[in-house]
Amino acid sequence: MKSQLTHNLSEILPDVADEIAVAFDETLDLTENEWKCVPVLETVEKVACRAGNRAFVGYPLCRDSDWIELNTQLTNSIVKEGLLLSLFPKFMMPLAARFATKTTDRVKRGAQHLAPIITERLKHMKAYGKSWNDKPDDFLQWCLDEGKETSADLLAARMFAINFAASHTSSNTFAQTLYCLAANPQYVQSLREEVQTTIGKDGWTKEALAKMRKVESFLKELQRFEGNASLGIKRRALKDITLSDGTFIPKGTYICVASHAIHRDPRIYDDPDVFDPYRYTKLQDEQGDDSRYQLVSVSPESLMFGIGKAVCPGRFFAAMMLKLMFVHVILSYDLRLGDISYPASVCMGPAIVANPSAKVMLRRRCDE
Ligand code: HEM
Repeated sequence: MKSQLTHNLSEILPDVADEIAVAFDETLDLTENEWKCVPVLETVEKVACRAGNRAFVGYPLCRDSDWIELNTQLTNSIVKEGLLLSLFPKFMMPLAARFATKTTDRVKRGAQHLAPIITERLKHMKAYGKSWNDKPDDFLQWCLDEGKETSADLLAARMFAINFAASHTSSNTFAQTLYCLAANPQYVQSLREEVQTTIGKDGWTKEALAKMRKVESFLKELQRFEGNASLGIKRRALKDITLSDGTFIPKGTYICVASHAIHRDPRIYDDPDVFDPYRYTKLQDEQGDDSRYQLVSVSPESLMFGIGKAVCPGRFFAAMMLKLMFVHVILSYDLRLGDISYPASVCMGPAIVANPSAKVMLRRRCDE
């Protein structure tokens, strides 16, 4: 996934952008120029899931309502099933998993969607070899090209694994972004200007997205300010370790990092409790170091995508998708909070979840 998805970003960008536009249009179902009260998390979950699946399984499965329902519910279902399973002693888990989880049903349901697509694609591969006109360019095809897995069950499980990693994280971040944008309409004009100028020069390309410094900074600051979890980088020590300050960590210890506290640490960030959308643009201007402040860059101070060996391999795709969704919203809609105050994220254990029930007011953009 790491190499194929990241190396093919330029090729898949037009499809993902198309899916985002159609998915927003169909999900929002706006009437000309009228404000509509929109449930944010529910809307964003559908759009992000469709956009991701355009790159994972391609069109038309990415628009199938049952496939989308399966994948949008995946995170919730797996987390609930995992909690239930954790109540059993370790030796009983394999047996309990058969009754307490719906993994088998889920894979069966997913495989029913994938089986006819796989059969069709294998037929083409047999007839035309490695390439043919309109050959799909998606994660499913890359798996088939590798030739290791062709069974619908195995590939369904693989598609669920990537959806599990991609869907909740992306939609949670983007729901937080929409709340923030609706609460801060004063930033919309300057963001629109940057987007229009860049797209005017470079078109809808990966290079254009890379040049949108305000968009990039807004999204990175949002991740710093809100985030998906208060604790991250969960690891287990495989041997005794003594840190440079003398702290001893015995083999077998589970450790994690207080990432949210680091993102709000005044020794690292000026005014850390203030949302400053252009914080990273300013840092780039001051320090002239482009790459350190990119959305995908990680460092001990910037842990939104983790760090080290297990750093999020989907972050390049995630950054592209977040930017495309953000740009689409900025160019297409006006939005405001309505009568509610800022919908704060909710803490569930270490998870930071975008407000699950808040709505924002949205209408088609009126000033064009
Ligand atoms: C805003 C969106 C996303 C955020 C904030 C995010 C964040 C993270 C974090 C914090 C980790 C753990 C890293 C660590 O332990 O050091 C992770 C792992 C992972 N992410 Fe993401 N992620 C996002 C989107 C995606 C997407 C879109 C994909 C797939 C296309 C993806 C695939 C993965 C995978 C496969 C892992 C496990 C890596 C491993 O264990 O080796 N993520 N992500």
